[in-house]
Amino acid sequence: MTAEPLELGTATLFEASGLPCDLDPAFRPVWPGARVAGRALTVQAAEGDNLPLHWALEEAEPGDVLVVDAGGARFGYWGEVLAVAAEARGVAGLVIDGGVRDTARLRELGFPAFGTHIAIRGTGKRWRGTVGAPIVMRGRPVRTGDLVVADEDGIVVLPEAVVPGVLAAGRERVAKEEAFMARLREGELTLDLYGMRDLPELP
Ligand SMILES: O=C([O-])CC(=O)C(=O)O
Ligand SMILES: [Mg+2]
Repeated sequence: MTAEPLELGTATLFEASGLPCDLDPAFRPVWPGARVAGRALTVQAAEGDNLPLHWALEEAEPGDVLVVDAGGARFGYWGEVLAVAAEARGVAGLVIDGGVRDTARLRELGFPAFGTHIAIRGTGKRWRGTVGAPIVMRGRPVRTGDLVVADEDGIVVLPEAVVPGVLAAGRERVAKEEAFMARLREGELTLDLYGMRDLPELP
């Protein structure tokens, strides 16, 4: 269920979906090569407070990706300790609109984390937040149970119901591009393959 989306990659999944399923490009992997796919478990946190992340680890199922709205605040909401706890419970990764720290250790652990900042400033533990309720990540709604796929190009979030169709369309797209690339290697031009020579000029 998660190998194929990773193999197709976020750019292909986005194009194949025909949906506004991409998260803001401000979300970046905190170490090069990080990638993850899994069921979203949504978390809402307050500015500078990571208590809901600790609660989320109790709720999480193996294979879940924590998707956290922390309002983009520049705090280190997540680091080595939480990653070790997450790995022990089979949590597959993290996407947070906020900061992450201990990034060298996360890379060594191989724990895939995506955030909008790397930040060393620690958090308080005063507001329990929500775990599992729908959230909005920089304008994109995310529900627990959605498929989240994150790689070096970006992040897509797909409602469960559309996943089989998007995977099928993604496979078709890859096959078509592979056929095109075989012809490009023979010297043909994208202008001809994509039929772009006779495009009408802007009036
Ligand atoms: O402790 C925290 O709140 C965040 C962190 O650095 C870790 O999990 O290692
Ligand atoms: Mg730490």
